[in-house]
Amino acid sequence: MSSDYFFDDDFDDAALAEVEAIETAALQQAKAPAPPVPAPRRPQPQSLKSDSSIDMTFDIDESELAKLDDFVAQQYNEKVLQAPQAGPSSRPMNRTTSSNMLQTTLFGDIIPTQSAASKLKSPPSAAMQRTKSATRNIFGQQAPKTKIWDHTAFAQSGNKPKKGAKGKGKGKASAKDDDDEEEDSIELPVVPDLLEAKHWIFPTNRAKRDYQYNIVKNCLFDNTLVALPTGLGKTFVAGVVMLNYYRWFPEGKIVFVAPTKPLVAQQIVASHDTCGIPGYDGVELTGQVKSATRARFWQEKRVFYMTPQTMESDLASGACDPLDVVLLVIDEAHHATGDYSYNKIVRFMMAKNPHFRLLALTATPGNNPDSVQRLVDGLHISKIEIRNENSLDLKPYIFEKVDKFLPDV
Ligand SMILES: Nc1ncnc2c1ncn2[C@@H]1O[C@H](COP(=O)(O)OP(=O)(O)OP(=O)(O)O)[C@@H](O)[C@H]1O
Repeated sequence: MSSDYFFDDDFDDAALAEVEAIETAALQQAKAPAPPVPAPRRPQPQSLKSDSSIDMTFDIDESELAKLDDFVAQQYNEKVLQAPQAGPSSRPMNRTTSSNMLQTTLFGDIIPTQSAASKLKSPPSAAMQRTKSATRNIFGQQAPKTKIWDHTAFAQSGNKPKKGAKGKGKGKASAKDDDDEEEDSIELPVVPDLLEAKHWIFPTNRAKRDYQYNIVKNCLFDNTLVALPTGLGKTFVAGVVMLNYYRWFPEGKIVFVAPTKPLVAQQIVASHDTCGIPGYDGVELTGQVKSATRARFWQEKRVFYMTPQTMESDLASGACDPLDVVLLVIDEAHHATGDYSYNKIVRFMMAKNPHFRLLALTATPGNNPDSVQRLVDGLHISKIEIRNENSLDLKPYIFEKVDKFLPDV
């Protein structure tokens, strides 16, 4: 079958001519420029007025409108004036806690409230003074520099060789700057294990006591005085802090000092049995161990349990290098007054390596602020963790003593 068969038509010529004429006319119309399209118009709001049935004329009195404007303006101005302003408050500070109780001292005395007038005597700038910015510690934390080593006082102790004479005209301030520079320029020979230093551990082979956990957490990052009543686990707290420094500083040395040999022995047991510090890395150093042997142990071991007199002697002989010590734990810290061995050790250590961590433990910090302050100064303490029998977090662990007559059976 041929395709021509389908397209063969028999239309009338006249009709075809008419169709052609219509096509031509349509084409010409398409080529002609399009008439401008009117821009789309926004729908106009319907005028309500167009509805003649609604009367939209307002008959509010102009004076009433003016009053309304005044009222709004007045309210606005009051708001602006009451808005919080930057800068020191002119209101007297209220020395109360959030529960609206009066603030007390460490010993439970109420701090006397000063009159607002006397408080305002000191310029706000004095209250807002910032401490000197501290360098970052080995953990990358911005540890506040709370204590500046008193080189003058230390020089009087005779242990530190006097520095070369300073040039004339160098005032006190510049001497202090030099001291700070010297302190900051000390490079730590002991580097932390950065993976281990990312976390700290708290052994759970003993029941977890919140106060012990909180105290340990603070002791890890500040030179802390821990005052806990007898029998509440200071030995355990010391052991946990020691364990963490032992893990963080694989090359660092940890020293525990206690005034008597039984106390030294008690810590060895707790550190080893309870906290898991390996026994092979620890050694008990007392005066009975010959100095040559002690010198060898200082090379080989990492954890040292000693009396303060032995430590003092090993620092003086050079057997113990203060730069190697990362943690010094002082048991029965209330002994640290005057020229006791504890104070000498800390003075010496601070002069040579102010970057070591210090933990001081006692059950009897003293019964007045001055005695606590003496410990704080003598041991370069920057934080105090103090609890007594009335501390709420100790209540579950303190048992009252009751005297009872028991008849013979
Ligand atoms: N978390 C704990 N769970 C159970 N027992 C604990 C815990 N902590 C400490 N103890 C136990 O409490 C007892 C007293 O602890 P520890 O000797 O450490 O107290 P301390 O505060 O050092 O006392 P002291 O002031 O006499 O030196 C020990 O028998 C110890 O094993």
